[in-house]
Amino acid sequence: MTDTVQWRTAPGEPVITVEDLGIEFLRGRKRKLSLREIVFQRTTSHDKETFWPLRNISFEVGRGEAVGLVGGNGEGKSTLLKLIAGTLVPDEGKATVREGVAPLIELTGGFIGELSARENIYLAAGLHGMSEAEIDERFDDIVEFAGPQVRDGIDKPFRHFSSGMQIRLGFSVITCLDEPIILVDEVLAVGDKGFREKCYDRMEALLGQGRTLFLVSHSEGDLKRFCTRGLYLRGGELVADGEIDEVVERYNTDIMSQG
Ligand SMILES: Nc1ncnc2c1ncn2[C@@H]1O[C@H](COP(=O)(O)OP(=O)(O)OP(=O)(O)O)[C@@H](O)[C@H]1O
Repeated sequence: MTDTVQWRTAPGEPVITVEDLGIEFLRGRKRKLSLREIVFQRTTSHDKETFWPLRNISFEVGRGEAVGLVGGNGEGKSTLLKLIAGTLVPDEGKATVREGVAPLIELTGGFIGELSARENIYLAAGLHGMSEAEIDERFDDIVEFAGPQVRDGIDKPFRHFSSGMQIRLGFSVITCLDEPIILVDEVLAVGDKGFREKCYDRMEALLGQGRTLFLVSHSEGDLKRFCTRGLYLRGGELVADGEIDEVVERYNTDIMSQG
């Protein structure tokens, strides 16, 4: 894998600065509306009920840091990654991201189901600033890394891919980009063992190039293998920011006591 990353920041300058970040979501309806409510009362108090999955979140990430994001289900990890990737806009505070971001947040990698895998590769890489000639050059590597099932289905609509094939293609494309920041949300769990090993090697190579990694995972092994620093989200707040082993231990203690 060649190192073609182009940096905008100077060494030592933070690549991400998050200041008092918060986002408010509409809570889903708690129950089905009755026919009477639908007919006579078009909006109900349930429609406007909101909550803050994240609030008052502040931290900085330096170039080349590998950060593991931990927290129980629904504690805002994916939401934070989306705020960093810029696919969600905060209601309070801000996230300043000084380098390009390659996100693999949704299982489908943001790919379009109706387009073929081939078309999605050109679209995704093009959106990250690669020219057609550059994509042509990397195309075979991307497909080879994704594996034979993906290669055989390269001209099939992406929506016909199994979830494992989708993740293979998504991970391959995202990690072939030249973006200095990589966001990976719980995708390693989906691939089979052989593919996971390839992903681990690739992540090690990316970190070796000095890229910055944000990893969301419920696997303690993966977090400790790749990350040196941990951020722990609970109840909408950042309750711990420190050395990965300590943060994971604190998280484990909390979840064991909650049951
Ligand atoms: N677009 C949305 N509108 C309303 N609520 C949302 C939206 N997206 C997420 N949520 C809610 O926000 C909260 C945080 O969700 P998020 O997906 O960030 O959690 P998570 O920590 O990544 O969870 P998991 O570990 O289960 O993947 C959850 O309560 C979720 O149901």
